[in-house]
Amino acid sequence: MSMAIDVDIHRTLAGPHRPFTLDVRFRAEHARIVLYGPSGSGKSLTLRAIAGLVTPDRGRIVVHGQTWFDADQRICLPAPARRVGYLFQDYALFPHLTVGQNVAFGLGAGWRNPSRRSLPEAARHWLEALELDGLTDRYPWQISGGQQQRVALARALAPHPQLLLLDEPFAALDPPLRARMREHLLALQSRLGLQMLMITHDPSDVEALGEYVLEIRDGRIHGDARTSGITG
Ligand SMILES: Nc1ncnc2c1ncn2[C@@H]1O[C@H](COP(=O)(O)OP(=O)(O)OP(=O)(O)O)[C@@H](O)[C@H]1O
Repeated sequence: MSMAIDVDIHRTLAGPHRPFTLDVRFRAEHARIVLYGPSGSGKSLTLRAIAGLVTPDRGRIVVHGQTWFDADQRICLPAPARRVGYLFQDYALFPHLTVGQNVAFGLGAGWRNPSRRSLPEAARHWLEALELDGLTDRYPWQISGGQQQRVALARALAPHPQLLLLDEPFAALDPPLRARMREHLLALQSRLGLQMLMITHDPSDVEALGEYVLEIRDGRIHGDARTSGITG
């Protein structure tokens, strides 16, 4: 199966002072793709467009040979049909659901209101894989930031996404924890053979996880950040 991600999208947004134009074009086939750029450069918009949460004005998005978006052909796959896992910057865990229920929620329709008692087997599997099995009955506010992130990862991975999208996954963690979580994610990614696309403004993320690095500035891609010397 082709691992290629082909993105060519255009979108103009009205801003408070001047309009922001997103004009992003890239093709990547690597397992670990990092989109690196400063705040306000268009990273989140790009990630959301790939996930189907933002609709571009023009262009196409083709992932693994499947057209997810094509303005000319009027194709726009709804977000759930794109089979991506999305890890939000603040993890977006449900505060009224336990750790186990949060992970079960990722499994979709049948588990939208999972009971505390009978977690599906797949949820148990991911709780174990991320070393959360001792925390199943806790609520998000009863666990640490690093543990919350693992719950969010387990929830995103449970439905077997073909692509994992990560929005600044370490920004909310204490600096000492970041290095450990980067290693954890790297190990998980290679064990699962998962393809991921991460957005970040942190050069340490680029160094630790960037197999293929794209730099974005002011809504445009400026080539491979490694070859242009961004990471020193
Ligand atoms: N819904 C929206 N309406 C109007 N402008 C928007 C909208 N969403 C984002 N923008 C603007 O688009 C630009 C890019 O935003 P985006 O969130 O993609 O940046 P980013 O690189 O992810 O930054 P950060 O790291 O701060 O999240 C910003 O100038 C932002 O103000």
